[in-house]
Amino acid sequence: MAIILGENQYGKAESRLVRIYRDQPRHEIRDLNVTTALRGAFGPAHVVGDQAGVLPTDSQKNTAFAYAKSLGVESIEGFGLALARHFVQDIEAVQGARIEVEEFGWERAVVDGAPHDHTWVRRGPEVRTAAVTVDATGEHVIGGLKDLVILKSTGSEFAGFYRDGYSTLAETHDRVLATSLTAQWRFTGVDEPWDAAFAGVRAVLVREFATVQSLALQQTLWHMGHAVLEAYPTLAEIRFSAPNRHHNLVDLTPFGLDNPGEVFHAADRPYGLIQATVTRDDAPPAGDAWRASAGLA
Ligand SMILES: O=c1[nH]c(=O)c2[nH]c(=O)[nH]c2[nH]1
Repeated sequence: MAIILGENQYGKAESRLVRIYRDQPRHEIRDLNVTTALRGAFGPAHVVGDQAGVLPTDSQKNTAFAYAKSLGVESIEGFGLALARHFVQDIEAVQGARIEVEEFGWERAVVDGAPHDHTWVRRGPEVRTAAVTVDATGEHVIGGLKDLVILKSTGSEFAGFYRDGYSTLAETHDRVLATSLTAQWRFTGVDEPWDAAFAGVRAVLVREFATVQSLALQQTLWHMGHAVLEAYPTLAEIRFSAPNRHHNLVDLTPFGLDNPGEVFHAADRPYGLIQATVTRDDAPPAGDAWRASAGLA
């Protein structure tokens, strides 16, 4: 019997990086949260404390800031690819790099009816995401978003479900449907119009949520994923995690009032959590595309 080192990776988590473009009177801003994780020949660092091959997490963080200056941040997917390729190609011990980037949106402030040149207001809780992996399995790019909070006030049903002795839920053919959506889509290529793809996929997701007569959140997610893959041939698959933000109709009969779908209690917990992947049956292998850096699950 021997005790051996298992899977490991290390990097700098959550470098908050803001890149301002100020070479025009109208400035531009990209506001990021960058996480790097390196994998490779790091056994000696763990087992005997030998740092010879270890690129410090501090240097990884510095690289992200330097690249933001010299390369700029055109898209978070492209930025992640540039960093991942650099670590794998230029640092000897590194065999794989995983770069995860979140982008916080800013909207131009409207001042006296006109968009302002250098003032912005944060745009909701929604975050754009990218996860890039470069290693022996290839180069993989996953785009995405999280915390897209979306609600429809009708066009949603939930009925005909299995009942057992513990079932109390009433069937409904008209309810509020709301979620805080996380979606991640895997590109087959590494040379995509990243920003246009993000805007396009997001628009399809919102359109399908709005227009599909929902029989369940599960069915809505299927339609959203199906429509995205139909519209974007360069996507292999899309994964969803969607908390069902229940809006429970309040019983107003004790007050002599009817309530035809007008007053709800927005419960924050517990929530149904619906998760699904929609994929092409001939999708190229994902390799390490989904191997995350937060936790080693
Ligand atoms: O869209 C839904 N899917 C479910 O699986 C479910 N379960 C539940 O209680 N409400 C809902 N709503």
